[in-house]
Amino acid sequence: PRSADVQCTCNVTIEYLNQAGQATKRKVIRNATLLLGRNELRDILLRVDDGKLFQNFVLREIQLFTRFIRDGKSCIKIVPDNVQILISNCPPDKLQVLVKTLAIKYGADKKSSKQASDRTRLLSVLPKTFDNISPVQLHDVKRANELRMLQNVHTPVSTKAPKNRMGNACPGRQVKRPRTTSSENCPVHNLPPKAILSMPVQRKLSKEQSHVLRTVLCGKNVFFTGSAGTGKSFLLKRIVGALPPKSTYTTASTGVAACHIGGTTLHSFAGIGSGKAPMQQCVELAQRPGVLQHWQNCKHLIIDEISMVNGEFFDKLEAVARIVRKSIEPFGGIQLIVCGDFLQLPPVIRTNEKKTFCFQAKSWRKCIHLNIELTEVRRQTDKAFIAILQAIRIGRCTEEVAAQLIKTASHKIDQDGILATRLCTHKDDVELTNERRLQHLPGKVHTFNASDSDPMLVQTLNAQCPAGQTLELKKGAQVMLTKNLDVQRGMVNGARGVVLGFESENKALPQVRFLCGVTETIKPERWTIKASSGIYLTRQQLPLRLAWAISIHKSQGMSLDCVEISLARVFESGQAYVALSRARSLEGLRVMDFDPKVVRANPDVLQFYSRMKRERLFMQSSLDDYIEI
Ligand SMILES: Nc1ncnc2c1ncn2[C@@H]1O[C@H](COP(=O)(O)OP(=O)(O)OP(=O)(O)O)[C@@H](O)[C@H]1O
Ligand SMILES: [Mg+2]
Repeated sequence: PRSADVQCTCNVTIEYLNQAGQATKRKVIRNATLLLGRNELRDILLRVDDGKLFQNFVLREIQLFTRFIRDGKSCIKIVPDNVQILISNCPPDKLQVLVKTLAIKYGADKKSSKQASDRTRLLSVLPKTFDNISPVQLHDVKRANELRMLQNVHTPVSTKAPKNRMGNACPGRQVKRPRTTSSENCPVHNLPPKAILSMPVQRKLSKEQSHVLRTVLCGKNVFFTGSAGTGKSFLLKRIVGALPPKSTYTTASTGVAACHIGGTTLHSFAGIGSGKAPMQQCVELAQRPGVLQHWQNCKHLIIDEISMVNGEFFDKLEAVARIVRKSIEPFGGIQLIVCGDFLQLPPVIRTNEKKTFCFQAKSWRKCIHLNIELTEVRRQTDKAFIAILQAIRIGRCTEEVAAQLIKTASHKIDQDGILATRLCTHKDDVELTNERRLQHLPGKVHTFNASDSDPMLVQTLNAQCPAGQTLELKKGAQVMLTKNLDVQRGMVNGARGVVLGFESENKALPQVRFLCGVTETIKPERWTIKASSGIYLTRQQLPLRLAWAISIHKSQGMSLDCVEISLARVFESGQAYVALSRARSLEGLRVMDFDPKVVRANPDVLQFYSRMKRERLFMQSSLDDYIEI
């Protein structure tokens, strides 16, 4: 990161503690700026600036609490001064850079010859200075990790969290440097190994993605759209990381889509059920304790997969927002950041219900300031395949396109015992296929039960977590990863593999060979989801699911390595496009029974998109005229 990045704006509470660890004095600063620097003796400094005055803290011996960085919270305890600095409501990506920089620089400084001795400090007559800390270099990371390894052998890890003024443990776990103690007191085999330190690697946003991020950070209400795989959800995650967490609510139309971006469903945020009740009743529902808080705290509402949100529901939300927030502004003044592709799946409705898209909602135009289209497809790289998908998206299936897709029926995409995943139009087909295929495999069933933080809320977890409560596997089972484990090595959400066997130790974890060539023992992972009441639920389970088949509706938003599609029972416009666009390449795709008739784009949506394009061109040309004048 550039040094400008090692700073963030957040709420800060400075607590001065007594010997018993209780706060005797507290100072709360809202919208403080935190900045890392170095003084004239090369000590690391943390500057807390409230806009008028600043205070520098020397970080010579600290404990760092990092568990809730994704929630924008952290805590730095300055041991010799008995002071702790509690950070909250910080944009998570910024906080991560600040905390990691601090952890690495601090780790690398330890016992460094460059560190001033106590004598030098006492005798120093140098004027006091503050220089912004320099970006983390590879050698800092290396040195910090070498010292960490040494400590792994010599020191225990304290798991005690610091106490705040209420005597409650701070929201964090100590993960960084404990003070040195005698190795006799701490048998090496009891020590949890310390994680290797590294700087977060963020993949670069494209020019058009950066433009959207900037527009969002300017406070505009934005709808951004684009074909499947243009990185809409990827960008949404970055937007979430750049906004203050206390007032940002991340949602999506379906549980699966919500999980991709680490949020909840729009319905559970809103708390008005299906929204079909009369207005007064919806308002009462939204004013229930727990729900009202969301509506009042929310300043930025993020919605992914907007194509599946019903327009009438959107209008209801808009009206409820105004009433509950006592505001006459559209959506009660909440900034909307909405994305999706209306040419993918439409809202799921009951029979007799009217289907309306969100862009047909009465309040859509006054709520959305800007429509932006992402045009660069990132999921696929093959230009010919991208062109086929673009044609399918708008319902144009020429003979040539049809011929190309029919040809895929003979594709041999099964490799190394990894079979293609079948995308099904109907849910019952999926369950039946997976159950039957597993049953037919010889060998012992290995059952893995999830460990949930609240077993009473299993249904919520099942609905929002990509990992099921029980997972049954056998040797030879076709599986798919449900979490990004290592993006660099191709171990990403949707990566396909086959179970080679099980470890012989007591947990008998599965060994999986993936299409990307990696073979790995898969260990349980943890998912944290926010329930509608605002509490956090966690599930620990293997990040795997059976992958002989999945439904097209559940596949929306995913990227898949090898897919087989049967489109005979397609029942929605956009459904064939969603299925086909999951594949990363034409070689990884097999369409069993392609019939151009199943390719349908909704005419209203097509009209909406062409109007959007016209308006953009009009705006562009008037801008060009203006520049010429
Ligand atoms: N700037 C980027 N750098 C690297 N990879 C990217 C970038 N943007 C997107 N990707 C990758 O492209 C793929 C598709 O992205 P993503 O799933 O966000 O697309 P999407 O527009 O949400 O698609 P869908 O409409 O199907 O939900 C993902 O594997 C994602 O990691
Ligand atoms: Mg997406």
